[in-house]
Amino acid sequence: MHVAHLSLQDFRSYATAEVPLDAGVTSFVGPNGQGKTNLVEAIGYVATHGSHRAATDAPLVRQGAPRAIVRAGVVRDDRKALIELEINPGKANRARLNRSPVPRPREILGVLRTVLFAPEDLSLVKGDPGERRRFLDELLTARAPRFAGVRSDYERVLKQRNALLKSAAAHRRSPGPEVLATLDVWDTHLARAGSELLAARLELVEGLRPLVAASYAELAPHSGAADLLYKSSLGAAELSTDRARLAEQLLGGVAEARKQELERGVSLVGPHRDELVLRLGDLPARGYASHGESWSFALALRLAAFELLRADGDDPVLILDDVFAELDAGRRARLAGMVAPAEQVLVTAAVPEDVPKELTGATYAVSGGQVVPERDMLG
Ligand SMILES: Nc1ncnc2c1ncn2[C@@H]1O[C@H](COP(=O)(O)OP(=O)(O)OP(=O)(O)O)[C@@H](O)[C@H]1O
Repeated sequence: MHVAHLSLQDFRSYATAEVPLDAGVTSFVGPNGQGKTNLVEAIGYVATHGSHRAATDAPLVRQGAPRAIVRAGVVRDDRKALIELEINPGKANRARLNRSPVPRPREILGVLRTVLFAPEDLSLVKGDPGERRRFLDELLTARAPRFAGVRSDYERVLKQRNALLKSAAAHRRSPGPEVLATLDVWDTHLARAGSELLAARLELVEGLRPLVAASYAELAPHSGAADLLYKSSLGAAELSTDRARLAEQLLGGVAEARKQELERGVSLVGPHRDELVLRLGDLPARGYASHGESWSFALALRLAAFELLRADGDDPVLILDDVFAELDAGRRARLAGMVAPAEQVLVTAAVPEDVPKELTGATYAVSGGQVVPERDMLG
């Protein structure tokens, strides 16, 4: 698939922008702070309903404007779709598909699929476990949009259960039978929603492992082998992807942890406490990998995500935001060679020399709020 048109209204620094796009490579080149990332962030937002660099929607709306609107024309197998998202910070966002309103924006997740790699992705390797859980869960949602619902169900259960545990912990006395009965109910909900998430993550990690190893070996041929290990809060228990069995194991796990949970006032067992361990050779990448190795690992994770989505039947749009300046010449050329065949690749760079020559295509100059095709600048 590819994006054939991007239109912005009050998004980030843009009052308005109209950017026609084609399949193949498009580079956005311009000095720092001119709005290159803002453009690709908008495309990522249409695909995921989130930003890769802001935890909330407020910064996405141009300062002083009440809302932002992002429109993307998407072409998939010669069929066109128009996605429109109205971003209303603090209120519900609204979405339209082919000019018809949809009841909930999440119903159009999956119409556009992107894989975005940006400097922030270094935190996939160096950051907290939450970053890696989010990577897995976002990929699950990109592959099967119904996971947006599974994730929000789990979050809701967790929030309610934590509220109950917190208030029980605050009372400092043994909780009465009513509290314990309510907790039993939340345990069941946690096991049900958690087992679905856990089973999907385990399956996903198995799918990712060979792809990450292959991408990493290609990017960094002189480094150790990259591997992934899913570490569950259930400890050393053998885990399969059988949901019913996982639900039983989660129920057993929370039963065992109940005393501690009541003391600490927080849920200690479940997929929200799991970790995706990244390994390089015999060592964990976090805390051991060099800066360059960490970059290559983060890239390998994104490239593996791209391959997995592609294997589902369609190339996602590949976005490389400010990536090449960080890589040495060898890694640059290898990465460029790996991504060049994708249906659409969008690249941002501060100077034209940062776009590898293997990635020839259209170029836009981005400066002072203007996005101008290069041929117009020359002419
Ligand atoms: N909500 C907003 N309202 C107005 N301006 C904004 C908003 N959010 C960001 N900006 C402005 O957008 C600019 C940053 O744009 P962007 O991150 O796209 O730059 P860039 O061209 O990718 O730069 P770099 O090469 O440094 O990565 C900054 O000048 C910032 O002040």
